[in-house]
Amino acid sequence: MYPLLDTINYPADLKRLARHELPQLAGELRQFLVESVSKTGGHFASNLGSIELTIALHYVFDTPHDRLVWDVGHQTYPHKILTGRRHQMHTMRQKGGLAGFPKREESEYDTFGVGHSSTSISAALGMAAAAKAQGIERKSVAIIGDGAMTAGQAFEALNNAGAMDLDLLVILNDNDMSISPNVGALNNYLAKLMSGRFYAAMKQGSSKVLGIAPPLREIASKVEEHVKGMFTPGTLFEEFGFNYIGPIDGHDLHVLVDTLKNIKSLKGPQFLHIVTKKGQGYKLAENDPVAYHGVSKFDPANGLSGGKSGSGKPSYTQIFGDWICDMAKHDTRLVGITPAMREGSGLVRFEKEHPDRYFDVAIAEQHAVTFAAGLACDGMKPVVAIYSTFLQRGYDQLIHDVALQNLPVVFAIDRAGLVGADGPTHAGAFDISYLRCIPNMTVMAPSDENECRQMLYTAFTLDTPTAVRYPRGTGPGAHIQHEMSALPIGRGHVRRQGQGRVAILAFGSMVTPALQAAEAFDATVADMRFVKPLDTELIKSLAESHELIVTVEENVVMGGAGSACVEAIEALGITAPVLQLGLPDDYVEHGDPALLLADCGLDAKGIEASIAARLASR
Ligand SMILES: Cc1ncc(C[n+]2csc(CCOP(=O)(O)OP(=O)(O)O)c2C)c(N)n1
Ligand SMILES: CC(=O)[C@@H](O)[C@H](O)COP(=O)(O)O
Ligand SMILES: [Mg+2]
Repeated sequence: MYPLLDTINYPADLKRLARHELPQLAGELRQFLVESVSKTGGHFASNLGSIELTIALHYVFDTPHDRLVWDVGHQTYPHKILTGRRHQMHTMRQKGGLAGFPKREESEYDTFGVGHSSTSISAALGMAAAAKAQGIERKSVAIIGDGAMTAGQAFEALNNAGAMDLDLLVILNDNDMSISPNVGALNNYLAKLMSGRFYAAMKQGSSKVLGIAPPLREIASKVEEHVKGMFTPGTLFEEFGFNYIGPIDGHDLHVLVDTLKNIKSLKGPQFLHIVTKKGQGYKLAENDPVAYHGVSKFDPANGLSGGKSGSGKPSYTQIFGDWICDMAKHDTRLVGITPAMREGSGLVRFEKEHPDRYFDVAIAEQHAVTFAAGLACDGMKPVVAIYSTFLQRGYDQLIHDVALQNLPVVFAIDRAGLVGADGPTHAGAFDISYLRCIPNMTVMAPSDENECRQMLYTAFTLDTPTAVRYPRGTGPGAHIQHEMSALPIGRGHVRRQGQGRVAILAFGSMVTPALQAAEAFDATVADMRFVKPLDTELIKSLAESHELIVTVEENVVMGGAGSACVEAIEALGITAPVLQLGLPDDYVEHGDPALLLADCGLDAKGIEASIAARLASR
């Protein structure tokens, strides 16, 4: 079925192939990838685009001795397949199976753990510096996409690397796409580099030129002289101190292998610009790389079904997307900001309806937050739609630029809590802890879809920084009131008045399982709604009328909402035993979110069991 691929388990096997066999291997790998991802789901279009590059890198470099550092890591399925993990690809992103991103524990070929973007140049530079310090001869290669290249950290690393004489190769894999079409001035610049005669000349001449023996630098400078005359001054990357090579066709294995071989013999910081197509070789993905960026299972012959999956309930993302469109009609000061997550954050319709009030700032979370602060300073009402895990990038900006100045910025925080298949790099496990300690912040967690809509509205009415954090996927399926009304600030409410010994203070997504668990004890359940300010009156009355207070949240227990309740009880000067339930002081691996929550004791059964155990021990 896969005559060549079947013979390859590791790069050593790959190196035994003749050069002319590599394109056939790429074809087989592509077919294997389509079959494999169609059965498991996962990141898709970027992997199709990185096949030739992956083969060429493992063919030319001495991996794992030489270090390949992949940016984001969503394009590393071909790398996993060629480094001993082909037979585990059917376990991709499932509990106990392969991770969707490189992971040091998984393989010695995964040199650096990733998931968040734009770290590769920094990490590869660190490895190059370590090699030098230890007198080791090795190459460090960072492979970064044009989307990931837009983040500040990538430029911080270029700035540092370009002034250090280390053996670092940065490969820019430019497919003119982020998840959605890439944006910004850098993207325009790259498009210029790729366009017209420059790229055409390079493309035509490259295989001939690069096959010749002399070092590439010499050739590059000849080509460059020619090119400079007709098109551009030295590239931006040369100004950063790199030897810039390219652009070359990233799907032409002949050119790739020759170029990499040449570069391997060069010293100092090298920058190779390759051009690829997101979705290469699978027409449907080539035509719609946004839809095929990350996929659920599909039929390879027909592609994605496009139908609604599952329950038919709207996701929290859709609730947000509808709310922001409705709110924008009411208030012309509203502007929406996304750091390159238009689809995931539910802003597709908002962009269509309000293109002039929509800002995709590229992968630039820090900038997104400070940009919002600037807008708020001068009379706008910014809504930053951001995943919990990516807001970690903008933490200083959140404190220093927004909260310290008490600016009215709304943070619509999606993917709060466990996200499932993407695993610990993407889990929104910390936001309650890291937000509630910031003065001036108001922090809300909805227990259902309608509460989410009303909380977003409430946040928007405030003149201070606010956050509404909601999970990935759907909620319990509450009726959604179109009418919006502001909730009383810092007030929770009792959802179930029990007669038992236990009161459960539940936050956000944990209200539903808490209500189910409460049946066993006839417990009282409060939907706390606000993490900050906390409803201390409610806490006081429940603590005084029950023997055990249980807090439950989809956030690490440490420093989270439960800790806030303990602090409040302490400050109230009352004594009440508290059982705090939440995510562990650990990183929760990838897998089905329901299974993971159950493992953490955060499903109804688990909450019930923890309470029963505590009651039994008293
Ligand atoms: C810090 C951070 N912000 C956002 C994301 C979400 N994200 C994952 S891949 C991606 C697009 C990356 O584009 P590019 O690097 O060009 O790779 P491509 O998808 O085109 O292969 C984005 C925005 C992320 N992983 N990390
Ligand atoms: C690699 C990456 O960061 C994104 O593609 C992410 O996996 C998207 O996650 P969602 O599927 O939750 O939008
Ligand atoms: Mg890209």
